[in-house]
Amino acid sequence: ILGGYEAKPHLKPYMASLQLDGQHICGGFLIAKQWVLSAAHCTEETDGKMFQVLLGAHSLTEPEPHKRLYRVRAQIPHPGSNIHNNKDDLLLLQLEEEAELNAHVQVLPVQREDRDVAPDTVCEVAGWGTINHSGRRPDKLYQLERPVLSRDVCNHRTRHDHTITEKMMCTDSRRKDTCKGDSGGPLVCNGVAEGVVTAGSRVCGNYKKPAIYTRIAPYAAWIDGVIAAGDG
Ligand SMILES: NCc1cccc(Nc2n[nH]c3ncnc(Nc4cccc(O)c4)c23)c1
Repeated sequence: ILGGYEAKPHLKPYMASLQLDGQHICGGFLIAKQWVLSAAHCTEETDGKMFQVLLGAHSLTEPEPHKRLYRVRAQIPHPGSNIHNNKDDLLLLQLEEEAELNAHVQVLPVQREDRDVAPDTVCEVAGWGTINHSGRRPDKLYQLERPVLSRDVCNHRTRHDHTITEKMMCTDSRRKDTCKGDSGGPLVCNGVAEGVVTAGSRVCGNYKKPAIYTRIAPYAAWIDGVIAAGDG
C-alpha cells in the first residue's frame, strides 16, 4: 500500500496473508469458514507450491492472540484466468479445516448484486504489500481509503485504454495506491467486499494507471458453485 497508514490492529479480521515458506506473497480474505478469496495471478511465481494462509494477524512476525497459519487443501483459480490479461483474476483457497472464528478472525460479506459502485464512493483497501517505490515490505497491515473511478474515465486511452471490462472496477491511484503484495486483497465499500485487487499494469502510485479490481458480484454463482462442490 503506497501512501496509506498502519491499520488499527485486528479491525479487519477477514484479512489473510498468502505465504510461501513464511514469506508474504499476496493478500486474500475469508469469505466462508473454510474459504479464502484471492487473485489467480498470485500463483504465477509459486511453481506449483501450495500457499499457507495466515489469519488473525496484524504483524507478520510477532506473536499475537488468535494468529494462526492454515494449510490449504485446494487452490482453485477461476477457469477464465490466464497470464496474458487481468480477466477472471480470482483464486479460491479451501483451508485444510474450518477457520476458528473469533474477535480477530471473521468472514467478510461479499457483494452479490451485480450493480456498479457509484463513482466517487470512498472504499478502503488493505494489505502487507510494498509501502514505497523501493519495494519496502511492512511487517504490519496497512490500509488506504480511495474513491471509485468511473469505468469511462478508467478506460480512457491515456489510462487503461478500454481494457476495463464490466467485471472490473477502478480506484484513483494518484500517489495513494495498491502495490506489489497487495494483490488478492479486498476493496471494501460500506462494509461489503466489492472487488479483489489485481496487479494490472503493475504500476503503483501513478494517476495515469488507476488501480484495478476484479468485481466480485459477477462471480457470485461461480464462488457458490465451488464452495458447494468443495464442501461435498
Ligand atoms: N497499483 C496496481 C497494483 C496492484 C497490485 C500490485 C501491483 N504491482 C506489482 N505486482 N507485482 C509486481 N511485481 C513487481 N513490481 C510491481 N510493482 C512495483 C514494484 C516497485 C515499484 C513500483 O513502482 C511498482 C508489482 C500494482
